[in-house]
Amino acid sequence: MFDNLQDRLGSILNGLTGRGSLSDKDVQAALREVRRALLEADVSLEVVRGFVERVREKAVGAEIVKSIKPGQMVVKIVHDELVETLGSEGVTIDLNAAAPVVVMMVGLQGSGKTTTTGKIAKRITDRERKKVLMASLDTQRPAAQEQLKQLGEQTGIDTLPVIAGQKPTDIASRAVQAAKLGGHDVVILDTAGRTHIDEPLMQEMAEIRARSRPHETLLVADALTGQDAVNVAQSFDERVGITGLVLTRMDGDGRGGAALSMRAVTGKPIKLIGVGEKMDALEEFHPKRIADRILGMGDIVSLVEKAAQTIDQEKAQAMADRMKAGKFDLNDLADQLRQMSKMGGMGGIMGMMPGAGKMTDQMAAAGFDDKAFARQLAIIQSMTKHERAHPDVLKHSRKKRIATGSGTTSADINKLLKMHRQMADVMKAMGGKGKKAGMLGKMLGGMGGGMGGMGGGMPPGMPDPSKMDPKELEALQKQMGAGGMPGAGGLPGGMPGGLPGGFPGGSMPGMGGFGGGRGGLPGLGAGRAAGKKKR
Ligand SMILES: Nc1nc2c(ncn2[C@@H]2O[C@H](COP(=O)(O)OP(=O)(O)OP(=O)(O)O)[C@@H](O)[C@H]2O)c(=O)[nH]1
Repeated sequence: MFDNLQDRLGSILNGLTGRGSLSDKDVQAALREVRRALLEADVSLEVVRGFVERVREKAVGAEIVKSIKPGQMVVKIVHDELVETLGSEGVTIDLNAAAPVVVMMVGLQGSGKTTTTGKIAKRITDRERKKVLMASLDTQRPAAQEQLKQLGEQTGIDTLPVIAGQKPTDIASRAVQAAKLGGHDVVILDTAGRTHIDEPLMQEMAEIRARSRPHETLLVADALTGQDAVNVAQSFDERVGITGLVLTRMDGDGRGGAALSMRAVTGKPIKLIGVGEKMDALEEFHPKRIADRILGMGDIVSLVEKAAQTIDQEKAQAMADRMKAGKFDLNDLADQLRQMSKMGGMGGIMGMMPGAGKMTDQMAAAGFDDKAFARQLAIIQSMTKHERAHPDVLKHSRKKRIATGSGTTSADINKLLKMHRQMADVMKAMGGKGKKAGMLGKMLGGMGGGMGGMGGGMPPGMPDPSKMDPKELEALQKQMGAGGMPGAGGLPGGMPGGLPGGFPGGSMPGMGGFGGGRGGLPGLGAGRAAGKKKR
């Protein structure tokens, strides 16, 4: 599968040897190959366009981490985008409804509908211990109803007795009725296929759907289907309304473009994949596995992931060293803001902290949100190199220019500068204290300066460390060392120190101390009790 893409990318990517960040030219060349290979793999043109565009946006300017070749970086970005386009991990059939839960199978003739009906019925019976009834609504193909009956006998699953001459819609009603009477938990309707999509087929599917009210309507599609996959998926989704996809023949040597296309055009999850003719040849869909298969470059992906982790740690260490030396300019602040966005912004960071959910609203109310990060970054990016390293030169006219450049106001810039000054002051105080101040000092630095600045003032109940006497600061540190922080909602004392990238405590504005393993968010109240716990 996708051997071509692997070969093509391999050769073009080996040619990229630049350093620093990916240039537009590097990315263009690689993407030309990605585009060509995806089209050859029968991914629809429309889907390829969108895909390539998204990769381009992510790739141009992406930082190339040390020890990684630019080409490998592109592979990683393409891989991640493939995973995202292919959809969520482990979504499976939803049977959460009143019994009998109706599952309707739709698809073209020969897509593997009947076989998949048997496979799903067996899976539900074996794994969930449910009683299943299968019914064939295929009155088109003479042997279809007989085929399902045999599958039922083979798997020991009930099938609806065949009544010659009955219409598909009537069979559907009878199946639901029979399932109710027979105490079945699930009834699976195997509908008729056609060689291609036509109006009578869609009409019939819509009527069956209206009559049987399925909880799940699964489109069964052959993974070997080419460009037509998009039309099939779109038509079924528009006319019948599908809830998920099942791709059959994933064991074949097809290039799998259909998976990408169908998922992209319908937005519906791929719930299961067929990997053989036997009744147990049905698997859950793992987008990462498929993306690895598509690219055939799983080793590169993990290499890049590992390297990126190391580089984050190195950066964090360098930052910690600068802080120790009392240096913290606007470049450093921008780095911190970037790191935070990388971690998924405020939501992402809060999501990583147990029990922090409640705080998010309070923080948002204090103007401490993802938009604030973006705004602050924009401000710093609108400054010259000199200004970033020497914020003192920022007087009225420069501020005006920066405000225009970043779409903000002078007041926003002042707020940012105030935040930076507070942070830098504490860093300086910390630097003088050397090792003794250590992690706790850094925590205070991050917290006090960051929160105060971002919220436009210190949060209530929290002394401003930048205005504190060094002795007071030390006393406070001791108190924190004993667990619990006065007037401050402590996060659970046992915050793992292992946030991605190994942030040094207090190195993130407003987020001080998470990395240090004793974080406390000041003035937020939510975790007060937990914060008092002795560690
Ligand atoms: N290799 C492989 N073969 C499969 C898979 N799923 C189905 N098949 C085979 O594909 C053929 C067609 O499958 P059916 O289940 O009869 O197809 P259908 O969609 O029900 O066809 P109609 O009833 O005519 O609409 C059979 O020979 C199946 O064994 C799969 O995941 N892998």
